[in-house]
Amino acid sequence: MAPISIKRILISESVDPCCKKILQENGIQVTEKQNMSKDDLIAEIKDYDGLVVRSATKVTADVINATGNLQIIGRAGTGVDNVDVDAATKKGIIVMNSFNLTHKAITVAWSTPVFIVLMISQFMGAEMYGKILGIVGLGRIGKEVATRMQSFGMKTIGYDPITPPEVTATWGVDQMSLEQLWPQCDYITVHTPLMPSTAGLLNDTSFAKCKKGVKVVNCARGGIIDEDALLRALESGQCGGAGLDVFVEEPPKNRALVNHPNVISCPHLGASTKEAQARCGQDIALQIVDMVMGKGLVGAVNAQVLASTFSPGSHQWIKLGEAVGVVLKSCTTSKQPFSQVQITTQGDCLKGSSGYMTSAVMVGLLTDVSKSCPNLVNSLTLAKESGIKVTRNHSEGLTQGDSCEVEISVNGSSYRATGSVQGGAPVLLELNHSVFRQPVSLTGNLLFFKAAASPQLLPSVTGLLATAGVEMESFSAPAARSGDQWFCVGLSSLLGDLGALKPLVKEAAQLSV
Ligand SMILES: NC(=O)c1ccc[n+]([C@@H]2O[C@H](COP(=O)([O-])OP(=O)(O)OC[C@H]3O[C@@H](n4cnc5c(N)ncnc54)[C@H](O)[C@@H]3O)[C@@H](O)[C@H]2O)c1
Ligand SMILES: O=C(O)[C@H](O)COP(=O)(O)O
Repeated sequence: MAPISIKRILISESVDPCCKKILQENGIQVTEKQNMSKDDLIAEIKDYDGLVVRSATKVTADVINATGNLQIIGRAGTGVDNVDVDAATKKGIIVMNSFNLTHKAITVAWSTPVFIVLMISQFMGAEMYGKILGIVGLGRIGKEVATRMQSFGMKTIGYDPITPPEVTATWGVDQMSLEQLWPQCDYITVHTPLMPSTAGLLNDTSFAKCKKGVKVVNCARGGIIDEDALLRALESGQCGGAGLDVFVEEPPKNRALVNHPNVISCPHLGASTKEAQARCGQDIALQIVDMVMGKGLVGAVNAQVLASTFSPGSHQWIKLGEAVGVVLKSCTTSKQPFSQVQITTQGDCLKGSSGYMTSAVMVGLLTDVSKSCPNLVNSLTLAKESGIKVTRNHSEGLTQGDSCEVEISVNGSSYRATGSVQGGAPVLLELNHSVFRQPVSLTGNLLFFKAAASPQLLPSVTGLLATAGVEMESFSAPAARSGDQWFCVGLSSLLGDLGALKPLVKEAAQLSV
């Protein structure tokens, strides 16, 4: 992958100073500006390649669309619900959170026991021993909470759609459906991300299924427990108490929950220990530096395809994919828009690469076609939005070596280009059934034209180029001599007017790679 150049980063919140220090030591200019309004952020963000946030900065679509050259949004922490990840992906911006969150999980996992202990002592005389705790969300924090609460003698049950029951059983959590879980719990704690499927997970209906007097804890995100439903349940006694570290609006303007006598609350302090914050600040800075240095990509939540593009071997293949896309697009310009793209990689070298090759080909095909600027992060999203169906497959191709073949369909007709990497550089092997005698080096200014082979063709084209003041740097002829075939000429500069070629050729396109 082309190195990601990050020269200036804005840190818009109180992130541990080690973050700034690490970035600066690695040659990145850092500006810290806190408490910016949305308008201030929109005005400020234009000048930066990177943004580092915690949970208070709302990186909405408006903010993202106001960016000029933003390449990365780094979250010094876990939750990325304050970032519009879809808008960032569409704009080709990487969203990354701190990868090593074990330390943070340990910090947050203490908030739940603290809330439960406080609720017990505040709401008079109940033992934790033997009580049933329902844990919704059995990831890093859910697991840490389970083991801590077991040490108080609590029985832990839980639900998670992804973490397998046999895994949670090894840390003492018996998994079951939410329908089975709600009526059994004395306490419920939620540890999921906030997303459409978890918003309002505990609502009027689920509270009604719970034991009367159930106590709930939310140290994850405001809104996973519906705040209005919680208030109603507290008022009716269906809920006997709540420990809340997080709110839909922070700080909450509606104080009904905060002021409720059966609620204990904190202003989003679950992860606020010096140790956890230092670790998050350090991790996000190191992750960004590693990415810029081309060492690797970890923690990206929307650009997993990029992770496999950091091996040196992938760079030329990515260039090839983009170049093949540009060639096909240029040679079918008059026939677009295309509706389907089929990418077939072949050979051992490209095993496991079809993800980034697909994205690379789409970058080439969509450049100058899409209004947005396509890159490896957004090209498949842009293709989907344009209604282009993209399919890919890989064959071992023991006989023909490593190659990437791209076929596009336009109004029922298909066009095809096949390329490879030879001698460490991308080359084109075939264009629309014209197999080149010598592979075409995909670099510099290239003129492709389709014509019937004849002894006059080359001198005529050379003469025309000379008249236009353009030198011919290379010439690639097709292997076949009969019928219309594609030729390629390397040029010292692009021709001012392709129309001059019209009397000599059937079709022509020129491009720079
Ligand atoms: N209060 C704080 O300061 C603080 C600090 C850190 C994290 N958090 C919050 O805690 C959340 C969890 O953090 P984590 O590190 O454990 O994340 P994680 O990704 O390790 O675990 C989240 C788990 O939730 C599960 N999940 C997803 N949808 C679910 C659903 N519908 N029902 C049940 N489970 C579901 C996932 O499968 C995953 O196992 C974060 O997303 C963040 O919002 C809050
Ligand atoms: O998701 C997180 O990491 C926590 O909610 C902590 O958020 P904060 O970095 O704003 O304290």
